[in-house]
Amino acid sequence: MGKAYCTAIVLAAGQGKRMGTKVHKQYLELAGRPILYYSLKAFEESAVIDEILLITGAGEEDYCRREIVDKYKITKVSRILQGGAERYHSVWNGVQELKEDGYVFIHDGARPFVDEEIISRAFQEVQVHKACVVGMPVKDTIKVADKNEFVEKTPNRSSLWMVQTPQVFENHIVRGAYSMLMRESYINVTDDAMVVEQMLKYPIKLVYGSYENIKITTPEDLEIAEVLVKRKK
Ligand SMILES: Nc1ccn([C@@H]2O[C@H](COP(=O)(O)OP(=O)(O)OP(=O)(O)O)[C@@H](O)[C@H]2O)c(=O)n1
Ligand SMILES: C[C@](O)(CO)[C@H](O)COP(=O)(O)O
Repeated sequence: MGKAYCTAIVLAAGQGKRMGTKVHKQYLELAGRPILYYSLKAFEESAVIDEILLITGAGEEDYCRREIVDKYKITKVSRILQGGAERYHSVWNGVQELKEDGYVFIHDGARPFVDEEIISRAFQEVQVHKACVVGMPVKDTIKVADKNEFVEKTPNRSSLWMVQTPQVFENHIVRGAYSMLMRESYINVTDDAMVVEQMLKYPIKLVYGSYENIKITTPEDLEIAEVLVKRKK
């Protein structure tokens, strides 16, 4: 039997408020190319990924098509779709376009350092577990704050992971979970796995990503990315 069909949903419809730049952060240059280019390129070159759905902000479609997809020949991009107000709205807009069968890799376009090793590891795991997320064990001690910013509790660090993307699922699992969310949407959604966890009570397998698979969120992250991108040349 041939390889299962794999779609990457690449999210680039955010406003980058925490970056504080006029240009939305996913379009800021990193070593001469837009940050968004790097994850698109990784999925374009991946032996695992068959199709890319690119989710962008209103009015950004033409720029993405001209200045990134066509310019850098990202041929797997089948459609450029408009995102929504929150990240989960953008994911929903992509999830609705998935084929009936196969797997979906939901990825933040603000994470330029996804690579074939991470993609392949996630693909191996999702074929067994049907739902997995990439991440890494935390390095700092994490504390839960109460409403007055006093320490409420200190979870055991040995069981804590900092979750990244891609977040990878069988299409029908994530579509079903998001359909429920969009009907109820009473949870504070910050990643896709929690939608599957909370809507379907479905177990999510943790998969090793990389400490380099950072999300570019604030200006310091861009400085770190400038160092990391030199390593990859
Ligand atoms: N409505 C949204 C919000 C976010 N994203 C995307 O989801 C990824 C992770 O989101 P985040 O890092 O929070 O990006 P922003 O929402 O742009 O950042 P901020 O919260 O600082 O505005 C990014 O690639 C972002 O473009 C999206 O597609 N649609
Ligand atoms: C999905 C995510 O990248 C996992 O760490 C993160 O939750 C996205 O958060 P953001 O505030 O939308 O960047």
